[in-house]
Amino acid sequence: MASKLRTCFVCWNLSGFNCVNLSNGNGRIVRVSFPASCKMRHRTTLSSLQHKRQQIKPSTEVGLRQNKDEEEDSEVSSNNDDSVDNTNETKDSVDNTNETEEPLVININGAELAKQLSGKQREDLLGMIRNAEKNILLLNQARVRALEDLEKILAEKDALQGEINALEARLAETDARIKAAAQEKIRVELLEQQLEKLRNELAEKGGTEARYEELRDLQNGDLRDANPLSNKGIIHSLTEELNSLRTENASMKNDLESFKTHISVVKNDDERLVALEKERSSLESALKDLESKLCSQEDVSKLSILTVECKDLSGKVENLQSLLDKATKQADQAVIVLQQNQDLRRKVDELETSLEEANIHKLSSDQLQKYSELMKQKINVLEERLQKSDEELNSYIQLYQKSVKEFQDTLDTLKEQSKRKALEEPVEDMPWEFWSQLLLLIDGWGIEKKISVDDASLLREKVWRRDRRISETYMAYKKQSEPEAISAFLGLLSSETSQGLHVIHIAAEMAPVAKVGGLGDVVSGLGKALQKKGHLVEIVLPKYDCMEYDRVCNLRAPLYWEIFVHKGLNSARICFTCHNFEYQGTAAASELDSCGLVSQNLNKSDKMQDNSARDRVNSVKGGIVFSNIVTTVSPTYAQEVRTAEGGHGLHSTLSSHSRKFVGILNGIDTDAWNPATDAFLPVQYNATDLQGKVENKQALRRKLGLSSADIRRPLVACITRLVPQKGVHLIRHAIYLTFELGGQFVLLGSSPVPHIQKEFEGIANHFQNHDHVRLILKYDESLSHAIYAASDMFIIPSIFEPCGLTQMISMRYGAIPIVRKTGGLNDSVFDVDDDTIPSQFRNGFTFVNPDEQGLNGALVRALNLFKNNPERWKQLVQKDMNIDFSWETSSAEYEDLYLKSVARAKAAKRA
Ligand SMILES: Nc1ncnc2c1ncn2[C@@H]1O[C@H](COP(=O)(O)OP(=O)(O)O)[C@@H](O)[C@H]1O
Repeated sequence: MASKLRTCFVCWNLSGFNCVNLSNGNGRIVRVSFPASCKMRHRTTLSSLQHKRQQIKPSTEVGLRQNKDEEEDSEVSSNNDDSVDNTNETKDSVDNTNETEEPLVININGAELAKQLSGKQREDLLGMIRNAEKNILLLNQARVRALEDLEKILAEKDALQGEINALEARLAETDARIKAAAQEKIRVELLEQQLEKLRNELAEKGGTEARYEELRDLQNGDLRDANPLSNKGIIHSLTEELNSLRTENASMKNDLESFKTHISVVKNDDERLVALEKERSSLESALKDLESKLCSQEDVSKLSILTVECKDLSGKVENLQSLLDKATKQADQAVIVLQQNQDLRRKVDELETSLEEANIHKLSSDQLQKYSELMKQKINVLEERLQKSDEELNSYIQLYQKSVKEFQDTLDTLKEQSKRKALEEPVEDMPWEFWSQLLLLIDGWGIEKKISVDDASLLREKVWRRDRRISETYMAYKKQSEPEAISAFLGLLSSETSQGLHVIHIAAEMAPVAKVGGLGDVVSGLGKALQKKGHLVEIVLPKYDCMEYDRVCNLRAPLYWEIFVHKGLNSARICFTCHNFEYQGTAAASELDSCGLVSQNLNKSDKMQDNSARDRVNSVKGGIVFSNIVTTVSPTYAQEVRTAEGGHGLHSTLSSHSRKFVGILNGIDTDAWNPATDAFLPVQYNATDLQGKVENKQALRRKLGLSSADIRRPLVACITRLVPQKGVHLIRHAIYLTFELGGQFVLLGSSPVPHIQKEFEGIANHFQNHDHVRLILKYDESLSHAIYAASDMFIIPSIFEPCGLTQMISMRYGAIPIVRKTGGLNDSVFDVDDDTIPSQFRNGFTFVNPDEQGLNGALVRALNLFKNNPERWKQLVQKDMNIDFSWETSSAEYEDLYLKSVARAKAAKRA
């Protein structure tokens, strides 16, 4: 509108008119036009033109005043300035004309003029004046029309302004409604979650009809207070869901029937299977026979070496045997001397008795006295001999014990030596084909990333050393599956490290066999890191139906009381690591009884009783109360869960156990997440060579059907579980905002919450063939790698986030994180514009408030930096890719905690 007015004001030219600039009486110049046919070659005084303008002044002034008002807030003044220059030019050209033509002076008084001019000149002049007057008339008419147009336009403008005001008022109203609706939505989401929980519980109980009743109650009860509009929607969707449940129920009955038929077929199959099993075992025993024959041929050469060694050992054993015989003889002699001594002792005793008898009978004769003295002397001699033989006997016994000990020591040393020799001595008798096959096998595992580069080179070293144990492991490998063999080979490496702890993780997830989110990554990442430090790590998982069993070896899913207690675990220290306090596993207290526990003892406020429902027990609370150490996955989250807002009802329990509670930031498995070796990527790359990242971006665009026209168009990504915790409303907002700001957006995620899944399916359909937005609503590990590698920015607007791994993975792949400052995000992402943080730590974009304004600020800043300062952006990417997010530091912290706890337990035992 404003530009239309400006055009009207500046260009009053009607077609076929030439332009002249005139003062509008306010010191400004306006440009008016004349018909091209009218040639004003003679000087015309300004006063005569002013005189003419007097005639049209009223209407002109109105027009100019109106124009002036508009001029003040428009760019038109600059055009007028141009006109000033043009005026001078025009004036000059009039002057120039004057130089070549005869000068004419035109007075206002026509009669005087007539007197001074000849007839012809007068006629010409009059003709010119008439023409000029006609032109002026035309000009005035044009002015009047233009002024009329202007008035119309102004009226239109007023009307439009009115409309704008009304629209703005409506906009404000809509904003307010949207805000109210957003609050309502959060509330409804909470109700939906409750509903979902209830549904699950009902499904467990199996009472479908009762479930319908509950759902109806929930519709009529819990939702009664909510917004009536939202309630209508929810009730409608619940009714639809009930109907679909009924249909599902009917089809389940049909399924049951067909399942029964299937079971009878399976029974027949079972019988056949037993017969086949028998046949297989007889074949296996035949195979073993054959194998043993084969092996014996291979072992002939080994046998000869062993025979020589055996002879050598036999010689040594014979020597020892003779030593032993000697010692035994000496011992026998000692025993004989001992017996003699005992006889002598008996005799001495007899003599003493007889002496006493003699004393009693008071034999006073000299003979008797002499005899008695003689006897005494004899006794003394005998006693001396007895003492001597005792000493001799002791020396024999000592000698014997010494020989036995020497024998035992020599035997032990020999055993140790022969064991070490057997292990250390290279296996020389194996053909070179054997070793090259072994090398090929290790190389293959390395190339397929089944073992790490470091492990592969350590194993190769052993092959070059002709290590006996690796050859034995290889022989045994032929009878095992590949995963079993790999773990046996890796066992060779870990057994070389110092004696460590026996760490058992009891967890609900473990990547890659059972992963839903970050917990799976953490359990395997931390486990591997602890294994590398020399600890024996076992992981106990629920035996899920969906588990990838082909990737599990030595499967045993064991009961604590049946297995671990018998292995001496009754003295174990327990560390409970909670990955998310939102999921607490509450259950009816009575369910403890079915696990062999006494619910009466445990359902107490200082034990497992849920803090908000007295008849329920809370497994996470139990974990806190009964563990020696409690950890969670970031220092900030450890603080947050101690508050009423963040603790999900457990803040009081955590506060009273705060002395054993600590937050340790998670790491990521840097072997699995490495853009330089990632087999899922079309092109590998690293921080010093980012061309591969560009190629990954183009490849992803092609794969998802996004426009590749502008290579520099920023790509924003999000990979997440779509649950309220992740800020789904902000993710939705980010999709639209990115697109509006000229970026592309890719979302990979899925939701266990039906209404969220439905909502995002709607958005995905809306953008189905869009050039710049794509939503992929499923779990896809390989696609997730491709997205991390392709994206420029990665968005994580979580409401709360215990740790979060995607920000670390995205940084490792050169995608700059845009995150809300909460939990682990607050401990790992630092804003590039935050002066309070040392610049070397600044690595992303953060915002505080979990609302659209907060997100807008961070996203706009990121897009601006990407667009306006490519060099700084590149430096940021390289810096983020080089940050160490490995488990190295965190696993050392866990190790330290474990060791200290075990040491405390030992000290307590000693005391
Ligand atoms: N749809 C998906 N497809 C593939 N991987 C996914 C998907 N959703 C999430 N992930 C992966 O799950 C992990 C998420 O970890 P984290 O950020 O700690 O969140 P949480 O544990 O709360 O789900 C990351 O490894 C991420 O790549």
